[in-house]
Amino acid sequence: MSDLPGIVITGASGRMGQMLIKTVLDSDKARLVGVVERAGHDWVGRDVGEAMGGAALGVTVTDEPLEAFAKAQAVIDFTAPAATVQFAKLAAQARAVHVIGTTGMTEDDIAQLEPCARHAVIVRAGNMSLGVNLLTLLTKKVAAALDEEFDIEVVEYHHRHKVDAPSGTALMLGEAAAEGRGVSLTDVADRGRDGITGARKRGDIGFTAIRGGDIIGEHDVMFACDGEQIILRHKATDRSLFAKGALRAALWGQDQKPGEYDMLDVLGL
Ligand SMILES: NC(=O)C1=CN([C@@H]2O[C@H](COP(=O)(O)OP(=O)(O)OC[C@H]3O[C@@H](n4cnc5c(N)ncnc54)[C@H](OP(=O)(O)O)[C@@H]3O)[C@@H](O)[C@H]2O)C=CC1
Ligand SMILES: O=C(O)C1=N[C@H](C(=O)O)C[C@H](O)C1
Repeated sequence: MSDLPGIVITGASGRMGQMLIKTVLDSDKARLVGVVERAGHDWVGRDVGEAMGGAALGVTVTDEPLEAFAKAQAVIDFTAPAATVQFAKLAAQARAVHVIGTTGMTEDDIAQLEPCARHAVIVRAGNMSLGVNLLTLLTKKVAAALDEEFDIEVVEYHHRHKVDAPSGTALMLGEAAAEGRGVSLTDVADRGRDGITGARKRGDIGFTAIRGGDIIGEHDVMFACDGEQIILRHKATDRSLFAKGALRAALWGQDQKPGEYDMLDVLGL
């Protein structure tokens, strides 16, 4: 039996679930010890390698998360808010590191993570890439350097299947911009323009969500004033970027005390 950290992937059949499984299998720093799907899913009870259309891997898809988490050192979870809140409670019970990539969580969902983080490490980020996390720091810096003559707009572009808006990344960038300006994002966010909206309010941070085709994830932060615009941009061209970041977080979490962390902690930025 290898002593590499054992990883469980939830939402195994999803776009990120399958990418995460491949990433763990390709890694020489971790081993795949379980995969979870929801009860009634046709992958449950099948070998995950075969379910993904390849050779058997000796790991059976289960709909019993606690049983799977109990055998693991970390759970990597890119699913949906309701599922993630439940998984957090079970990961805490199993004392497994819980890496959360799920976006679209409400404040109430996030508040429910707090008691779980007293027992286990939680690493949560709306984007697990180095580039985006660096971009949050640049955004904060630029926002701090410019006054409200510059309107801040966050534009995000994603594939047609994405169910939440603004994206988790757009909200991270909006938070960074608000922090740079020394304001609360809740007070200045303008998240949905339609109809006779009136003129733009000075100091607002606007969000626009584009959905189409197979766009993996692109984000612009625009600072626009009369006569000039500055645009900071990140473009993801491969989902494996997020999976590699999540696995890095799962391994980093092995040496941390229980608590809530983000990718800036993991990356040391
Ligand atoms: N932080 C980051 O870096 C990134 C975050 N994401 C986020 O990850 C999440 C997943 O994205 P993606 O893989 O594209 O989405 P998919 O829809 O492809 O996959 C979601 C998976 O979660 C499962 N799931 C949903 N609800 C539940 C539930 N209640 N119980 C158990 N399983 C559930 C789905 O199962 P079923 O098919 O049966 O519904 C599916 O397998 C999104 O929130 C997305 O924004 C994505 C990329 C990067
Ligand atoms: O749903 C996606 O695909 C993505 N979601 C994350 C987000 O909401 O920001 C990260 C990435 O952009 C892909």
